Amino acid sequence: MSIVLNNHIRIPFIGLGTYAIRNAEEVVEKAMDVGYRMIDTAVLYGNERECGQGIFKWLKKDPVHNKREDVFYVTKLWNDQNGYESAKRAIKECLNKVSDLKYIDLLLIHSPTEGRQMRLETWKAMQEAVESGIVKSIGVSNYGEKHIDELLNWEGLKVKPVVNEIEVSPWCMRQALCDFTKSRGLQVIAYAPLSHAYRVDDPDATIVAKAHGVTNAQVLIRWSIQKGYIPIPKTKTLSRLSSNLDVQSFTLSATDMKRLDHPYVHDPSDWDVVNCP
Ligand SMILES: NC(=O)C1=CN([C@@H]2O[C@H](COP(=O)(O)OP(=O)(O)OC[C@H]3O[C@@H](n4cnc5c(N)ncnc54)[C@H](OP(=O)(O)O)[C@@H]3O)[C@@H](O)[C@H]2O)C=CC1
Ligand SMILES: O=C1Nc2ccccc2C1=O
Repeated sequence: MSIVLNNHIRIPFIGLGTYAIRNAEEVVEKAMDVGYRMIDTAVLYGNERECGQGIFKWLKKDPVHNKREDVFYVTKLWNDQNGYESAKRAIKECLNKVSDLKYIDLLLIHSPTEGRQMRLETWKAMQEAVESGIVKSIGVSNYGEKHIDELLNWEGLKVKPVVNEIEVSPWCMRQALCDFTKSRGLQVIAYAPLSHAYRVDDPDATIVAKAHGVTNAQVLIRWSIQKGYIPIPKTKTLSRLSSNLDVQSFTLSATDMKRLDHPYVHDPSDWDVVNCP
């Protein structure tokens, strides 16, 4: 199952997060084997090359059925790569690390922390990468409302952002920002959908999970999908890969969803920079 982005490119309904996965080549290859089609990495994670290798090994082992066009490879430029010249250089490096993949499906600016001028210069380099064909689509991450409108209202805008990757879970719902993101035509990618595991054993999630005969993690991932987001749960545990992906055989009721919602809690699992200047 996939979702169509505003540039008509299809994006899988779920992806694998890869932060802090050291043996990413092995985990990513296995993830592709069990059915993941989107891999989320970043310059920050230091494992882009390994993620690319994992995907490439999967492509090579069955070239008839395993097709490059069915894979969605996502990476992100880190904060110190902002600025026109730095970003241009960084994009080339990103592609060189995964040269077997030929192109990057989605490139994100990791955060808005570097200020207006750096954000827009970075965007200029990113949209040139789309025009040259080495990147298929571009988006933002950790952007708040004002950063999104700054970009959409910029006179230099030629290629629109297709996603905003932000932390969203039942304990960090960001309803206003998610609604705003969608109203501006961007898809929400929900990072840390398992609250970085801090809340995975939550008692309400346990009640819902037991009622459906699934795991707590499956409930949290399903919650994200039913909200209309694309979750990117991370696991380095091979045995968890399949179950985290297997979230299409049950549906959470409106009562379940309400039980899980925590609209008055704001407990991000890591950095929270959506309101930076
Ligand atoms: N753009 C950005 O600024 C950010 C992007 N991200 C992206 O989002 C991804 C996901 O976020 P992340 O912070 O990793 O947190 P997640 O919410 O995905 O939680 C990951 C944690 O949950 C554990 N876990 C996974 N599956 C299960 C399961 N079935 N049962 C119990 N525990 C489980 C993992 O353990 P184990 O691995 O040991 O199985 C790990 O400790 C990142 O990997 C990254 O790709 C994340 C943060 C910021
Ligand atoms: O996955 C991530 N974990 C992080 C922690 C701090 C800053 C960025 C990130 C990520 O992108």
